[in-house]
Amino acid sequence: MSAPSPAPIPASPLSLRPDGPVEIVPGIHWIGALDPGLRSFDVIMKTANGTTYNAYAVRGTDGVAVIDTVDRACAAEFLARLEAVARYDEITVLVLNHLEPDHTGAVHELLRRAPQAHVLVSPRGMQILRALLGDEADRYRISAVKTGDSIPLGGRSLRFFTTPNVHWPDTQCTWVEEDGILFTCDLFGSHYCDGRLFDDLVGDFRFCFEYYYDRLMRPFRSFVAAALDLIEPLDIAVIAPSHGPILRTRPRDYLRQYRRLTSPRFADAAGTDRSLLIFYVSAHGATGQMARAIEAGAAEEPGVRVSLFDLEGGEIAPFIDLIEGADGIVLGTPTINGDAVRTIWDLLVTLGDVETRGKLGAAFGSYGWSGEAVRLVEARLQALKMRLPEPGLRVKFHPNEADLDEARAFGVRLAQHLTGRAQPREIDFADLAAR
Ligand SMILES: Cc1cc2nc3c(=O)[nH]c(=O)nc-3n(C[C@H](O)[C@H](O)[C@H](O)COP(=O)(O)O)c2cc1C
Repeated sequence: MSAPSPAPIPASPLSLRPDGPVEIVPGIHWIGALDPGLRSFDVIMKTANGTTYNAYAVRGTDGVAVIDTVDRACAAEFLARLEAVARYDEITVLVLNHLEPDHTGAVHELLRRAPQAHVLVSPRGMQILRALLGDEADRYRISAVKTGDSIPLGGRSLRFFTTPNVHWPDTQCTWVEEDGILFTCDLFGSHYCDGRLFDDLVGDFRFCFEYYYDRLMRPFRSFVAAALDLIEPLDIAVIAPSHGPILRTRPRDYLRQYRRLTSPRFADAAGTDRSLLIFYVSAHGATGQMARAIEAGAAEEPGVRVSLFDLEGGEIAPFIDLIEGADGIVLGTPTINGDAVRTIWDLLVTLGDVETRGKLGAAFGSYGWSGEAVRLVEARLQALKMRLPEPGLRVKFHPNEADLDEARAFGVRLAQHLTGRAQPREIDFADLAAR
């Protein structure tokens, strides 16, 4: 990597761009970078007004801690801001809350200039950091920190909270108790670029905050909820994320907003009924007949609320909230040209946007001769780490009375797997593949 030299921060079309570091409280500065031109992030998100890469410098009487860096393209901007608040030989600690490239693009260069810095990452971050630094890793002092660990800076200390899988395995938060500032990395982030930085000064970024949660955090809902459990007891004055506005106005509101977002929108309020969703597509009605028989069977089980949807009559996006709150998802598709139909694949792809791990899954469908679709759907459900307690149900062409009885019994058993009245059994996928 060629060494970016610290250069004056280039002139920007954004009149609101800060020239240097921005003080959050005396001794703690934002030293990140602005990227107003970014329009697509991580392939999975669009951004209408760019993003910021937020990095921070925390000064104590015994040294300076740098928290995260920036994207490699912005390394010079970051180093220039850092140099305005600290000398390299004052840096005693480099905390990397998350090792994705947009936060570690200046790590090599910073460590070359401040080789004495003690690099602190989460236990899961160690492996990623070693991969990032390669042979250079042995030159530096690197340690893993976990919840409860803290490191003094003199007059201030850094405390760590391991908050894995929000959205990478390595994620953690860093807490400066003396100032009530929580550095949350991607948690509470937004892709919103406004050089005024603070939530009370920037434009209206509420859409970006929720959109960011939706695209990045939602597939890890239960991990986000576990992270909230850890940080909610803190007396937080400022939430300092790694993208977008720094949140200093009623920070508890943002915690509450995340709580709301992590709570399934259509979860059963009373918590009594288990929700089973059946989605199907049917060209000639055979898979539809099976779907209705499965629905009727499942509806016999008390305590299970069964809903049936013909996907030909609906778009997929509106179902996503329902799916997030459901306990079981059953998919029906005929085999067409050796495959499941596209609409079902679209739904299967969309399932990756929410947390499906551990939900009940099952597949069924009519076929004519080869019948691959059910097995393909099951493989995808399994890859989503769903629980498949029943082998999929297939019927050749239109179901007869016996087939419909079997479909009905299939529905009963699926519902009983939700209420706990059926014995769980493991599917032999090798056997399924041979079908
Ligand atoms: C265009 C087309 C392609 C098909 N390709 C296959 C196939 O590759 N393998 C198979 O087992 N059946 C195939 N079938 C047969 C259907 O799976 C069968 O007719 C089934 O009963 C349709 O179910 P449905 O009424 O729910 O649409 C095909 C049917 C059509 C119309």
